[in-house]
Amino acid sequence: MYKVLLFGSGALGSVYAWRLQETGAAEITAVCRGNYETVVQNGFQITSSLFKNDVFRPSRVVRSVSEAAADGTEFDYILVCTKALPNRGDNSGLIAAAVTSQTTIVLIQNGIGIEDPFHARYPGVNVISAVAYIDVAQPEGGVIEHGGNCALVMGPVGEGQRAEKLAEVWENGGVSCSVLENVQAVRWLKLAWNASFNTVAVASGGNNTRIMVDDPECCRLIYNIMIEVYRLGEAATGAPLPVMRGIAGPKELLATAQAPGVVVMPSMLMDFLAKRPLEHEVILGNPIQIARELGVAVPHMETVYALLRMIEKQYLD
Ligand SMILES: NC(=O)C1=CN([C@@H]2O[C@H](COP(=O)(O)OP(=O)(O)OC[C@H]3O[C@@H](n4cnc5c(N)ncnc54)[C@H](OP(=O)(O)O)[C@@H]3O)[C@@H](O)[C@H]2O)C=CC1
Ligand SMILES: CC(C)(CO)C(=O)C(=O)O
Repeated sequence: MYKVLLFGSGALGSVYAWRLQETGAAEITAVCRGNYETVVQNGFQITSSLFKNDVFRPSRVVRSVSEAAADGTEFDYILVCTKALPNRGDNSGLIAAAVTSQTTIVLIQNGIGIEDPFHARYPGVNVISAVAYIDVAQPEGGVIEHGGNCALVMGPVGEGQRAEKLAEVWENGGVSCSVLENVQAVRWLKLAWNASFNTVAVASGGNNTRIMVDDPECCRLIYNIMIEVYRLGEAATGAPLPVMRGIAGPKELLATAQAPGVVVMPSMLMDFLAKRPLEHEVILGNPIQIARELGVAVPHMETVYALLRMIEKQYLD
């Protein structure tokens, strides 16, 4: 039985943890913050188009990582599913009380460079980078609305096959999983969507993907950002970005959002509407830094980045 600590018991984390515990091969200790009381009382109330609706009750619900580790439990895996907000503080230290040399840290977050603080703080500890293909929201504490996707691409292929073993459990729980040596290429692919749709959704004043692709100028901006991310991703990884799920480049990626009936509310839009911090550093700031180092021009990304920082300042500072 794998002992798994969930840090970041929000929309995405609750679903991936639920799919592990459902198999009977993993027990979850969930660190809850704002939703602690409701999760202790009612569990996570999950509606899902892909899986059955369910109440997910983690084996243990705690308020902090120290509380989780206080009884000497040694966790095989720690899932980090918080928003990645390095500009608001290095939160790699928040899991320190539960990290041992046997632990594998699994980062399930959007963006580029999310692994750096964990590698720096925990040299020698196995860190898996996981790219999530899922659509899920937590409209109120403990209430989880999940759509029809639940996939993960993880890597690198690691020591002791720890990524492979976890992927096998997730597969048994209905999560479509692959383990790759070069997961960073997939991070850049995912970024092509997040750096365009998520950010312009906010910079344009709060719009879903349908409204954005139906406006020709906004659609052009999104397409231009996708092209920049592809160019930058190829420069950063030193190879053409792979074709995934039939998507060979920005045109096909944009077309997925233009298909009739498709309406997506990006997670950054939800954060903006709830006046929460935005993941602008891992989605734009870190890639722009890499672009400057490599001499790749990314003017559309730079423009939207500057706007997002100022928009966030207006309600956070
Ligand atoms: N939602 C989606 O469809 C997708 C999300 N992603 C990515 O996945 C990651 C997670 O996103 P998502 O699940 O939507 O985010 P949420 O905001 O729903 O969940 C994050 C959770 O982390 C908790 N948290 C943050 N800081 C702490 C802390 N110091 N101590 C304890 N708990 C903490 C929050 O608690 P509290 O409520 O108290 O703030 C919240 O429950 C992000 O990187 C996102 O970009 C990727 C693909 C799709
Ligand atoms: C689900 C998806 C792809 C939607 O934009 C996403 O990654 C996000 O919202 O952050």
